[in-house]
Amino acid sequence: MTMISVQDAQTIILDLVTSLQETETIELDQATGRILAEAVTSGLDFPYWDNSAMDGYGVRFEDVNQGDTNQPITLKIVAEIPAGIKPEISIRSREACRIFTGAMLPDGVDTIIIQEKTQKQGTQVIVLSPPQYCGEFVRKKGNFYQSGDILLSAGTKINEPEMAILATAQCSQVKVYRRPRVAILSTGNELITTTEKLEPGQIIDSNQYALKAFIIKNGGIPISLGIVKDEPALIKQKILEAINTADFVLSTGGVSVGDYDYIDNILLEVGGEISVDSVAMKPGKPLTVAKFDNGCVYFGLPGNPVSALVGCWRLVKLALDKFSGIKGEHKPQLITVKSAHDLSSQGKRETYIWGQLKPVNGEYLFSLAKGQQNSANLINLGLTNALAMLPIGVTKIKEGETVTVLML
Ligand SMILES: Nc1nc2c(c(=O)[nH]1)N[C@H]1C(S)=C(S)[C@@H](COP(=O)(O)OP(=O)(O)OC[C@H]3O[C@@H](n4cnc5c(N)ncnc54)[C@H](O)[C@@H]3O)O[C@H]1N2
Ligand code: MOO
Ligand SMILES: [Mg+2]
Repeated sequence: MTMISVQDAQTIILDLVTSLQETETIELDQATGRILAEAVTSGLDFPYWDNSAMDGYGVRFEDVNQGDTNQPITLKIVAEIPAGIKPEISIRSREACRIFTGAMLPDGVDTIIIQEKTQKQGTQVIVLSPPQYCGEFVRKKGNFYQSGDILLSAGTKINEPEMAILATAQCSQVKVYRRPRVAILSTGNELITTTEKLEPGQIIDSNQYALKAFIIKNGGIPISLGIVKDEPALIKQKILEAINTADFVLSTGGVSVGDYDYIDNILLEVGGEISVDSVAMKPGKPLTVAKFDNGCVYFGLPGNPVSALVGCWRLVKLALDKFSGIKGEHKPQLITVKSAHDLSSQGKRETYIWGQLKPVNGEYLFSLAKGQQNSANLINLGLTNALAMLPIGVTKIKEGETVTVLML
C-alpha cells in the first residue's frame, strides 16, 4: 500500500477520467440537471422588440423633456397598447399612447412615463415631471442578447436559470450528454437489507442508499447491485457484471488489510489497473481506484459509512462531474469561514470533520456535528452540508478561528 495525498489522488483520478461524448436529444421539460452537449444560440434578439418596462404612457422624449412641475406638458392620448399586440399607429409630436408593462412600443415612442408621474384628464395626459433621459423605462430590442451570440455553452448544467433561457430561445428539445451509469455494490458477510431481521453481529446495508442518493444528486443513473458476501468467487462475478454494465463502479467494504478484504486482488485478477490504493485522508484512507480497458473506472470505497461518503464527496464527485461533460476546472468547492467550535485532528492525515455551514449574523459559521466524529457513526451525519478540512500537521482549530470548508 502506498499512501498518497488527497491532492495527488485527485490529480490521478481526474487524469483517469475522460469526458463523455455520447449525447441524446431530450424534451426541454425533462432537461433539469442535465449537461448541454452543444452551445445554444438563438435567431431571436432579446428583448424581442422595444417594449415598455412599466405601466404608463409612451411619449416622444423631445416633447416632454422641457416640462417641469410648474409647467407640466399635456399630450393627447391617441391609442391604448396592451401587451401582446403589434401597434399599428405611429405617435406624432404632442401625442402619447397609454401603454402597459411588456407592450411593444409603437413607432415614434422612445420613452415611457410611469403613470404615477402623470395625471389623466379625459383624452389628455399631463406629464407631471419629465423623464430622466430618452429611453427611460424602455426595454430595447437586443439589449440583453443579440441573435447569433452564444446563449449557453456546451458543458453547462441545466438548472432553473438555464431552463428559462432555453425556453425563451424556444429550444423545445435539447442535446445533452447521456447520464453516467454508476453501479453500486455493497460487500460484507455482515450486511443485511433494510427489510431483513437484524441478527446479532449483522449490520444493515446503509451504504447502498447513501451512494444511490449521491449518484442521483450528481446526475448519474444508479445501478444497484445489492449485497455480495465476502467470497472471492461471488465478488469476482459481481465486479465483472458491474464493470460491463456501468461507466463507474462504487463498491464499499473489503479494501483494507483484513483477511476478508478481497477487492484489490480481485480487481487485479479481472484486469483492473490500480492507480490509487490508499489516501492520506481521515476518514476514507483505504480507497482503491482502478481502470479497466473498456474505460470503466472502479472506486473501491471503505465500508465505514462516513468514510465511503467522504470519499464520494471529496473525490468521486470531481470524477463524475468531469465524466458527465461539465466544463471547467474540476476542483473541490472550498471556502474559508469561522468555526463555531473547537476542531481537532491527530494531524497525520488530511482530516474531514462533518457539520453544517450556517448563516449567523450575516456570515457563515462552521458548526460541528454533535456527537462522536467516528467513521462508523452515520447517525450524526444528518443535515451535514459541509466538511471542515484540517490539513496534515494541523491538530487544532479554536472556536472563532478560520477553517477551510468543503461545501457539499
Ligand atoms: N489493521 C487495520 N485495520 C483497519 C485499517 C488499517 O489501516 N489497519 N483501516 C481502517 C479504516 S481507516 C477503515 S475506513 C476500514 C475500511 O475497511 P474496509 O473497507 O475493508 O471495509 P469493511 O472491513 O468491509 O467494513 C468496515 C466497516 O464498515 C461497515 N460496513 C461495511 N459495509 C457497509 C455497508 N454497506 N453499510 C454500512 N456499513 C458497512 C462494516 O460493518 C465495518 O464496520 O478499515 C479499518 N481497519
Ligand atoms: O479512513 Mo477510515 O475511513 O479512518 O475510518
Ligand atoms: Mg475490512
